[in-house]
Amino acid sequence: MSSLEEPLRLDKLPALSNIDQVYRFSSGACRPVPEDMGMGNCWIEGRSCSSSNSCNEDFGEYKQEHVTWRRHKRNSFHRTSSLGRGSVACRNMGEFDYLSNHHHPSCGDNDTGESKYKLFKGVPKYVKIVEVGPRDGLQNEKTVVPTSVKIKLIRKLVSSGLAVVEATSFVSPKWVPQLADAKDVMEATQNLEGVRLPVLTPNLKGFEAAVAAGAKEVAVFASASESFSKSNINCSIEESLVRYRAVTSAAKKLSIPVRGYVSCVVGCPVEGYISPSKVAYVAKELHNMGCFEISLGDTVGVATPGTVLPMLEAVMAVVPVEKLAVHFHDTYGQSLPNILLSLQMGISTVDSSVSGLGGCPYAKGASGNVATEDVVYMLNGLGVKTNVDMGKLLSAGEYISQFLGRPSGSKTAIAISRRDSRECC
Ligand SMILES: CC(C)(COP(=O)([O-])OP(=O)([O-])OC[C@H]1O[C@@H](n2cnc3c(N)ncnc32)[C@H](O)[C@@H]1OP(=O)([O-])[O-])[C@@H](O)C(=O)NCCC(=O)NCCSC(=O)C[C@@](C)(O)CC(=O)[O-]
Repeated sequence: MSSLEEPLRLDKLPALSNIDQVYRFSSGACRPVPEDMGMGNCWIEGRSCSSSNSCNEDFGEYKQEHVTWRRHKRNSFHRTSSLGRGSVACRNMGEFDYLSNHHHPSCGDNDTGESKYKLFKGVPKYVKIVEVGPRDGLQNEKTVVPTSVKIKLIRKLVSSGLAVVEATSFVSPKWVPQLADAKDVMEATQNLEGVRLPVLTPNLKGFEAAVAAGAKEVAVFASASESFSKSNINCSIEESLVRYRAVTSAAKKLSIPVRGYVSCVVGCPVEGYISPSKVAYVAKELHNMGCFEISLGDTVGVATPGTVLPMLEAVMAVVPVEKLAVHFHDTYGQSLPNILLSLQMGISTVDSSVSGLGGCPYAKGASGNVATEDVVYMLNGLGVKTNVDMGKLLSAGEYISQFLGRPSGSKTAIAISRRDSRECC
C-alpha cells in the first residue's frame, strides 16, 4: 500500500541512468498521416515521417494540412476579449509577450552548434493540446456545474484556438452525477466548427448514447492498475479491454475515431508503483484494437521525470511515438518537467485542463490536471506552436474560476492577473 500523501520513494524509482537516453528519442514533430487514425477522417499537422518515427533531419518547411475541418488562424497574443478593468482585456501584454515568446531554437531550427540547445532538439515544433477541462476538470466538482456554464466554457475554449476539447462523459450518472447532462452538453456543442469534441464512453451503452447525441469522436479509458480499474469502472483490466474492443469495433463501422486512455501509468492510489511493462501491455492492446491515439495518464500525479522516462521507453517500444499523448495531474508539481521530458522524447500531444481544474472521483487525493495556461506559457517559451490565443484562454479560465468561486489553479493565470492588477489600476 502506498499513500498519495507520500511521493514514490527514491529507492522505488528506476534509475535514470543517463540523460543521453533522451537523445535517442529525438524524433521531432512527427505527426500521424491521416490514414493512421484508423477510423474516420482526421487531421494532421506537422511533417510527414516514416513509420520508424525517424523524421528527416532536414528541419525544413513545417507543413500544416487540414482534412475535414476549418482551422483557426493563430491569433495574436494581444487580441483579447473585452472584459472589464483588471481582467484580460486591459492587460499590457508587451513584457509578457517578450518573456513567453522569447525564441529559443527548438527542433525546427538548424543546429546552432550551441550545446545548451541540444536538449531542445527533440522538442516538436507544434504541440497539439487536448483540453480536458470540461470533462476531467468538472467531473469531480463538489457542486454540479449548470449545463449552460459548461456550454459557455466549451465555447470560450474553442474560441481560444484549442483544436480538441474533451466535452463530457457518457458514463453512469450514478457513478459521476456531475456529468449527467452529457446529452445536453453534446447536443449544444456538436456543431461548433474548427474543433474536435471527444467524449468518454466506458461501454457500448455509453457509445450508443454519445453517437445519438451527436458525438463524432469518443474515448475509452483503461487502467494499468487492476485495483484502479475495479474502483473506476467496476471491472478488471481484461474485462475492460473486452468492452473496449466492442466499442472500437462499433466505432469503426461508423468511422468514428476512438482515443484510448491508460490510467495510473506510474502510480496507483492502492497499488503504489506500477511497472512500465503493465502500462505498455494496456497501451498496445488499445492500439491494436484501433485507438488512433493513446493518452498516458498519471492519474494521481505522482510521476517525476525519473519515472516517466522508463514508462515512456516501455510504451514507445510497442506503440509508435506519434500515436502517444501524455496526461499529467499536478499533485506534486511535476507536470511541466514531465511534459518537457515527454516532448524531448518525441511526444507532441499533451492533455491539460484550463485553470488546472480536475481530478478523478475514484483517485482520492489526486489534484487537478496540469493547467493549460501553464503548458501554453512553457511551449511559447520554447518556441513551440500551439495555435492557442493566450488572452482568450485566460478569459476562459477566469470565467470558470469565477463561477467556481476560487482562484485559478494556473500559476501563469495568477501571475498575469497579479501583474495586471498592479499595472492597470
Ligand atoms: C462503467 C460503469 C458504467 C459500470 O458501472 P456498473 O454499475 O458496473 O454497470 P452496470 O452495467 O451494472 O450498470 C449499472 C447501471 O448503470 C447504467 N449504465 C451502465 N453504463 C452506462 C453508461 N455508459 N451510461 C449511463 N448509464 C450506464 C446501467 O444501465 C445500470 O442502470 P440501472 O439499471 O441501475 O438504472 C460505471 O462504473 C461508470 O460509469 N464508471 C465511470 C467512472 C468515471 O467516469 N470515472 C472517471 C473517469 S477519469 C479516468 O478514468 C482517468 C482519465 C481518463 O481521466 C485519465 C487519467 O487521469 O489518468
